[in-house]
Amino acid sequence: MSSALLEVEGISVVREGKKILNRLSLKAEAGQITGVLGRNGAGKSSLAYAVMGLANYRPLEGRIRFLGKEITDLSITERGKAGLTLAWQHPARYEGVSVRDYLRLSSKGAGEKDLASALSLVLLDPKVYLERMVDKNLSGGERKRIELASVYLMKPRLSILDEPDSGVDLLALGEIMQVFRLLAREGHGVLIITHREDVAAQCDRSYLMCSGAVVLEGSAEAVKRYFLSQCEPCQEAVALGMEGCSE
Ligand SMILES: Nc1ncnc2c1ncn2[C@@H]1O[C@H](COP(=O)(O)OP(=O)(O)OP(=O)(O)O)[C@@H](O)[C@H]1O
Repeated sequence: MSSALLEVEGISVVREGKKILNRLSLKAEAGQITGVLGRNGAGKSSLAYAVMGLANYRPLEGRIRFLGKEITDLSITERGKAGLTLAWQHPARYEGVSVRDYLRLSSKGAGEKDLASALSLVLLDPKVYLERMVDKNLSGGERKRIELASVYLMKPRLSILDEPDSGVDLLALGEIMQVFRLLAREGHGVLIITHREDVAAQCDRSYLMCSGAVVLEGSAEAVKRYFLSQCEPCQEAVALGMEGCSE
C-alpha cells in the first residue's frame, strides 16, 4: 500500500464551462513539505478547493484519497475531521473575537503557554497580540500569521496553505517556513501553494502547474529552475491542447 498521505488521481474540475483542473495528479507525503508552484490562474487555489471538497469544485473524473481512503465524495466537515485543513489565501476576520479565543478554538486543550509560543513562532509578540481582536484593525500580514499560528496549534494530518507568504514581508518569510518545517518534522504533511519560486525552492518536492495540469514533478530546486526558464513545460501543455500561460 502507498504511504502517501494525500493522493490526487487524475481529477478534472469544470467551472462555468471552463476546465480549470485537467486530469491533475499529485501526492503529498507525511513528514514532508510539498510545493505546488504556478503562475496566476494556473489552477492552484482550485486544486486546494477540490481537495477540501468545496461544493462547486467536485471532480468530474478522477479521485482523491487521504490516508489510504477515498474521500472524493466526502463533505468538507468529514474531510476536516479526517485531518485536512486549508489556510485560505485571504484569511477571514472575526469581529469581536480575540486572538486568544481564536487560537483556543483551533486547539482544544492548548494552554496559555502553547498559545504564546505559537504566536512567537510567527514572530508576533504574545503580550501584544493575545489581547487583540481578529478584526479589520489587524493588518493582512498579521492576520495571515495568526492563521498560521492556529494551523500550527491545530496540527492537522495535512495542512494546505494557499499562498502562505501573501502579505508577509520577506524577512518573516524564512521564519514562517520554519513553522512548516516543524510541522513536517513532527510527522505532519504540508502542501504549500505558491506562485513564488523562492517559496517552492524551500519545499522537499514540488509540482509545477500550468493550465490546470501538473506539467513537472521533481525536486523543488529542479521545479524552480524550470519555472524560471520561461516555463518551458508550458510549451508541452500547449502541445497537449491546453491553453498554456499567457506570459
Ligand atoms: N468560478 C469560476 N468560474 C470561471 N472560471 C473560474 C472560476 N474559478 C476559477 N476560475 C478560473 O480558473 C483558473 C484557475 O483559477 P485559480 O484561482 O485556481 O488559479 P490560481 O493558480 O490559484 O491563481 P492565483 O495565483 O492568481 O491565485 C483561472 O483562469 C480562473 O479565472
